Amino acid sequence: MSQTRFKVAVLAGDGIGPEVMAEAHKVLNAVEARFGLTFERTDALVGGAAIDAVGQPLPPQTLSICQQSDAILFGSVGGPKWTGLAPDQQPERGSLLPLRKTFDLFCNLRPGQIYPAFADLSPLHPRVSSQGMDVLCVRELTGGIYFGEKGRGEDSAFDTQTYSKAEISRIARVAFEAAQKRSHKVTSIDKANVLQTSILWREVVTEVAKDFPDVALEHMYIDNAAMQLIRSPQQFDVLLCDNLFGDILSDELAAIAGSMGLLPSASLNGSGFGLYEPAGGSAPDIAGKGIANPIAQILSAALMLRYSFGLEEAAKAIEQAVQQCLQQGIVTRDIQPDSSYGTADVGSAIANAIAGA
Ligand SMILES: NC(=O)c1ccc[n+]([C@@H]2O[C@H](COP(=O)([O-])OP(=O)(O)OC[C@H]3O[C@@H](n4cnc5c(N)ncnc54)[C@H](O)[C@@H]3O)[C@@H](O)[C@H]2O)c1
Ligand SMILES: CC(C)[C@H](C(=O)O)[C@@H](O)C(=O)O
Ligand SMILES: [Mg+2]
Repeated sequence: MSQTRFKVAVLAGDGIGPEVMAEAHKVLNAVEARFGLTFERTDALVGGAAIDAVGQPLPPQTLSICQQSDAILFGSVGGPKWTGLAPDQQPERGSLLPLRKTFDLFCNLRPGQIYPAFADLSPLHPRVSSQGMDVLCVRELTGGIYFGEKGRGEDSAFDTQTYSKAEISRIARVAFEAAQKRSHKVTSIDKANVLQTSILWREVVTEVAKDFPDVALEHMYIDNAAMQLIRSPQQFDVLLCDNLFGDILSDELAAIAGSMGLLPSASLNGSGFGLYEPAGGSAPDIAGKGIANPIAQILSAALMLRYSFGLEEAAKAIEQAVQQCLQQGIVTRDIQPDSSYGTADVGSAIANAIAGA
């Protein structure tokens, strides 16, 4: 019999993190009931909440709970309260980046979609969205400028970017394999007209492409890509990006789809373990108001079921329930400014749709 019990470390974090995580719990409860599954969930402190409670952003106990789990469901970390701390003590650099590095989560998948039926959700509708959008951003997550040598002097500071051939080729393979299951096109993003690391990136990606003759490869400079994505997102299938360029283009994908609150993400190490989190942050401007969009968190839970637990049917049930709510106009005000629905209404509606109510 296939596995029905899974251990999940739940790291809700700061700002809207706990608010949207509460809705992911509702949805996971509904999935448990409908599919006869058990998600054994253990809460753990992370980010600013952990700094306030125990004085450090990633306490050893949190790391140990993550190590004993099958996957991590992550909310968001950071906010103005903690920005004055030393860089490595801040919530983002002190918790999220070490988690990504510790578990070797080199592959970050960010699927940006607009279903044709919901094209009018996009702020770019109708100019670019009448055909919908279906772009998968494959972002390298454990290398590049995020993890290079850094320094700060009195009058200057530096960050360095290094990429090895091995780091580039393992993320490129993921992008080509994904494209084989999609529309057979990879657009590799770089700045090879300026950066040495981008020249290497382009060479290695071109080499990897030879193993995937059924996938078309194009190279595009980051500045052009940022523009093309807004001009006509339909031209893209898989976007292959380094750490920094993927961070930036994925926010752009979210905005094109309609809101930062719609974009989930999966951070994977290739062995089944993963960290699942919304692509957006703690949204301090709306935290505590009950109006944050929980869909990115809920869709991140669906990705966890798909990639870490192999529960494709349950993952699809969540995604269909999300579509049903969008179709019924049960959305928060980031999507529909005059909406009277809040975070909890949307979460409950999605959970009810899964339950078949
Ligand atoms: N994974 C993470 O934990 C993560 C990711 C990104 C940013 N951050 C941190 O979050 C803090 C705030 O960053 P920021 O303001 O640049 O980015 P942000 O993504 O938190 O917010 C940007 C904008 O998007 C909106 N938004 C984001 N998520 C939303 C949701 N679910 N529903 C409705 N609107 C939503 C916000 O209200 C805001 O207007 C910073 O400390 C940043 O470092 C954390
Ligand atoms: C919070 C920050 C470190 C993080 C990143 O830059 O990777 C976030 O912006 C993201 O997109 O996951
Ligand atoms: Mg980001």
